[in-house]
Amino acid sequence: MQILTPHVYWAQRHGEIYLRVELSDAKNLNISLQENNTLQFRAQGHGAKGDNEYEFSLSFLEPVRPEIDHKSTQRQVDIKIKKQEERWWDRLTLQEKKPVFLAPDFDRWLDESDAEMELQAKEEKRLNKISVESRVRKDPYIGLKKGYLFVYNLVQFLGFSWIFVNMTVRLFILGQDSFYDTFHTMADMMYFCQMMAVLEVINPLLGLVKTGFIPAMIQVAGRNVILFVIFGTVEEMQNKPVVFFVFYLWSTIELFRYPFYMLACMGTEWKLLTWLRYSLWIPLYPLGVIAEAVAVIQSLPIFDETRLFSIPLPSVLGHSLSFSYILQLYLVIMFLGLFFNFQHLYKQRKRRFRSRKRKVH
Ligand SMILES: CCCCCCCCCCCCC[C@@H](O)CC(=O)SCCNC(=O)CCNC(=O)[C@H](O)C(C)(C)COP(=O)(O)OP(=O)(O)OC[C@H]1O[C@@H](n2cnc3c(N)ncnc32)[C@H](O)[C@@H]1OP(=O)(O)O
Repeated sequence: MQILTPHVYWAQRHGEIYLRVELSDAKNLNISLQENNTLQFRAQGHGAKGDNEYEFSLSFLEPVRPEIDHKSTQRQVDIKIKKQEERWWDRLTLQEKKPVFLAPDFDRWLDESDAEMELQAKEEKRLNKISVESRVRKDPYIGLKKGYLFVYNLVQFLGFSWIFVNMTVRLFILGQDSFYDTFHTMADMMYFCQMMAVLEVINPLLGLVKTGFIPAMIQVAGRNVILFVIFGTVEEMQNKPVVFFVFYLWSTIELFRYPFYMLACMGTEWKLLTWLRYSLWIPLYPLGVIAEAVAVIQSLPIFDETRLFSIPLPSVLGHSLSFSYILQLYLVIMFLGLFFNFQHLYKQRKRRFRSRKRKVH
């Protein structure tokens, strides 16, 4: 039998060499890599010169790994060889002159930049797969948690929007008169929203949000003292205009904060809304604390007079300690709370705008 050379087609990627040997129904395949980095191929099959024994050898330009992957089909023999180092080769063989039986495999051919893009796409796909897998593995209840937070934020948004819109409409219709019955018209909804807001302290404890527990505690407890203790229990306070300012300042920020969280639950954001969420507190927070402080100061003589919540004392120390003393201490705590939360919100703002800038570049 005459020994002939088959047609061999080749292509490369950064990490592999692909050879396609034009030999159908190949039998007795003998493919090996010699120590001198040369591939030896020998097989019987049907090639360009009919049924015959075909063979060829190729000395590669750079070292390849000894494992050779091959698959013989009815039409051809496919060979895949891994390069020792992942690098683009200028040509396949050590000898500069291309062997006559060798030609590019245009079905697989890519130039270096296309191959790089293919590599990048593969890498991205792999990383995406890992990130999806790790997310799923990390928290199987993520959908449930996000759903709960979304509904919570939606309910709060609707509640505070109701308060804000009602107060605004009443202000336009009744003018300053609307200041005096804010509590009677808005209190039920404000009670509902502020009771719900207790979840804002529980959520970070359960690890549902990245909020710090202390800032949330200060925020919720601070508002609840004003709402339930100062306004809720002292009837004389309920007709005072200060209620209007406190409720209006509270609800203004929430019109932006809750929709911002709702979008965060959906993994998206609106730049203007983000900016408003992280900027409006700068004037609103101090104004809110001042309004709350005015409410506390206005309630002091009432607590002195009514002795409501006064603390009984042993007779040597007097009759009882007016709750107004506790409230005076609370005024100090309030400004400490303002200072703490102002710093916290300032950090949140810096972090948010810093990370957004980084994402843009
Ligand atoms: C009986 C003893 C009582 C002692 C109490 C002491 C009293 C002290 C008094 C304090 C004075 C209070 C005054 C106040 O009542 C006055 C006013 O409110 S005036 C109106 C203006 N107010 C504001 O602007 C404050 C609004 N409130 C807040 O911003 C928050 O409550 C606060 C806790 C202060 C800060 O929020 P947070 O720490 O959560 O920051 P972020 O918004 O940046 O959120 C951090 C990340 O968590 C995600 N997150 C948070 N919550 C949710 C949620 N519900 N749903 C979904 N996701 C949520 C958020 O997206 C952030 O994630 P990422 O970092 O990935 O973006």
